Order: sequence, then structure tokens, then C-alpha cells
Amino acid sequence: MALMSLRDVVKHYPSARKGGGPIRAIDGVSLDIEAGDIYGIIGYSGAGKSTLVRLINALERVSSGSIEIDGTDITTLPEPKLRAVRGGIGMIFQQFNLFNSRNVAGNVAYPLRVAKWPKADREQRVGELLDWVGLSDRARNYPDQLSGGQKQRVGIARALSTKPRILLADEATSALDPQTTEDVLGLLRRANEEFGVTIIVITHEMDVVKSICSHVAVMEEGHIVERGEVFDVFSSPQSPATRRFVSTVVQTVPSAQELAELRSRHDGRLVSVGVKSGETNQAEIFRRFGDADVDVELVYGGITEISGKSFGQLTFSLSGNAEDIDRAIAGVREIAEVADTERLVDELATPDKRTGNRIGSAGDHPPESDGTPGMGLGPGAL
Ligand SMILES: Nc1ncnc2c1ncn2[C@@H]1O[C@H](COP(=O)(O)OP(=O)(O)OP(=O)(O)O)[C@@H](O)[C@H]1O
Repeated sequence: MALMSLRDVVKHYPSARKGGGPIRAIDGVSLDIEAGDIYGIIGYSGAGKSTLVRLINALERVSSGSIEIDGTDITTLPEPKLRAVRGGIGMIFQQFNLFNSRNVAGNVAYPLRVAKWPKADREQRVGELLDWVGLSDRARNYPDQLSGGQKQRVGIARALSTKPRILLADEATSALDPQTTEDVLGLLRRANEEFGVTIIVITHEMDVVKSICSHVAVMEEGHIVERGEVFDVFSSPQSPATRRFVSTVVQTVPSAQELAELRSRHDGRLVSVGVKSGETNQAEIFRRFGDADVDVELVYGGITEISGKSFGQLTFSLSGNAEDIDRAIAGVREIAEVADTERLVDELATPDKRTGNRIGSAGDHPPESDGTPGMGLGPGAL
């Protein structure tokens, strides 16, 4: 049985406009999260992520549907019992939400006080956790004496203090620089491995998903449009939204500008072929193109590794008789995914229809790559 199960969850709010229909912030979400998962929930601004967080930690009630945690439907629990449920879910936030009037030790001890742990046990637990997050020497400092990364370490120690089974990380690294983000994500990974805590990562950054998540669900307009193991979703994204998210961290198809350069240098039809380690026989792809009697040239390629497995796209320029090219593509399609390169590039360049943004929220910093993805072999490299 899944540790957390959402079934047909709907949350609507009254419209801000007089006479307007309700806003369906969450519109029929079903999701199973297994114990031990690091589950990423990613979406553009307005997709419904924050609303989902408030429903999962029972700060708001669903309009319909159910949310079961460990077999208990929290949507029907009375308030006093909900407090116990909330105690089993640690939260970390984008803006850390530390008490500025309490020092580091006081912040970490706070949930233990609320849970009425005896003083000696509290002190021991705080000591253990500060040691674990590497801030033992900062116990008496106040939050405004700490860097953002240190504040988030305190946030993580506080969230783990009562030994919750679930940790909900709401845009926990969005205010941090890339190096500090890596450190904080490393700490979350360790929490998962060492304490077995199940982590739900709410984010608009695909880098975060790529770095630590085992599973991911992509949200758009209150729905989950795609979900699965991170490797599967990254290597075969099905929806345009997912393709655009994946393209922020993995450049396996050329950019619009690179495509224009490719077009100026190659007359042939451009197709991109998906390849996956253990599944695609690259030699067979070349053989099938060759058998169809077309001239084939590899003009662009990007291969990326995730979860110890690699995937990518190889872009070919195919020249010759149109019928032979169609036959060549049909042959390769039997063993791999083949897409028209121009269509893929157009799709990635299409702005998000609601926000006009290419990716992320208004005011987000631009998507950054961690420098490792793909080989991004641009035109001219091959
Ligand atoms: N309390 C509320 N009252 C009315 N509408 C709301 C309320 N909370 C959220 N919404 C609407 O629900 C939709 C989803 O909002 P939500 O904040 O959950 O999205 P999000 O994915 O978290 O976006 P962001 O990343 O910008 O925070 C939006 O259209 C939003 O305007």
C-alpha cells in the first residue's frame, strides 16, 4: 500500500470576479507515493503546486476526493486528529520560515516542545541533528547571523526533529545559489537514505528533479499531465509541458538558432531519433537508414545520463528520393522513436499559453544547467 494516496482530489476557490465560475486550482489529481520515494511535483506558476501542498499537510480541506496517509483518510479527520497527522509531516520552505527571535537550537527544538518531549530528550535530539546538518558550532546563533544555505540546514533539522515519515519540501532551494542548492539537495538525499524519510519535492526547477528525485509528476492547470520514474519521464516526455521542462536541463535537440544553422548547411530532411541505453541499438539505426538507400549524415547529438542510464537524441540529415526517405524513417521507427526535428524545436520554443513565459514562474531566475547534462554536440561538432 502506498504511503500517500490521492484520489480524484479537487480543490476549487470562488472566482474573484462577480458572477465568474469557480477556480479549479486542483482538478482531479490522483497520485500514489510509496514509502522511501523522493517524489518531485513540478509545474509552471499557477499549476496548483502550492494548493496541493496545503491539502497534503491539511492546512486546507479538499472540495472533493480523498488523501490517505498510511491508510488514514485525512480529508474526513476532525481538527484535533489532524494535528497528529501534521506532526508526521516535516515541512521546509523557500523562505526558511525560521523564528528570528529564537536561536538555532531553539528553532530545532520548537517542534519537540510542541510535541512535549522531555527537556533532556529535546537537548539530545537537537544536538544530534545540529551535528548531522553540520551546524553544531552555530547552536547559539540567531537566523539573521546565518547564510541562506545555513538557514535551510536549520530548516531541515527542525523539519526532521520529530522523526516524521514524510518531508514536504516546498520550493526549498528556489532562493539559493547553485552550489548551496547542491549542498541542500545532498542533505535531503542523505535524510532519505539514512532515515528512510519519504520526500515530496515541490519545485519549478527540473534540475532539482534531475538531481534527487526517483519519481516525478508534472502538473499543468490543476492536472497531472505526466508521471513516472525520473529516467522514463526524462527520456520519453510525452506532453509539450514536460518536453519544455526536460529541455531546461537536457539539451538533446538543437536550439532554434542551431536548427537555423543546420538548415543552412544541410539540404536533407532533419529527423531526431531517441536513443536509450540498453534499449536502442545504434548500429541498427545506421544499418536501417543505409538499407533504404538514403544519404545519411549525423548532424547533431546529445546524450545525458540519469539514474545510471543514458538517453538522448541523434539528429540526422536524410537526403535522397522522398519515398526512400519515408521508407528509411519507417524502418527506424520500428526500433526507436523518430520525430521531425523542426516540430520538436518549434514545440520547445512555444511559450506557455497562460503566462507567456517559456518556463517557470514570472520573476524566476532563468533556468540554469548544472553544466553536466548532455554532450550537446552543436552544429559543426560532427
Ligand atoms: N486562496 C485562493 N483563492 C483563489 N484562488 C486561488 C487561491 N489559491 C490559489 N488560487 C488559484 O489556484 C491556481 C493554482 O495556484 P497555486 O498557487 O496552487 O499554483 P502554483 O503552482 O503553486 O504557482 P506558484 O508557483 O506561482 O506559486 C491559480 O490560478 C491561483 O490563482
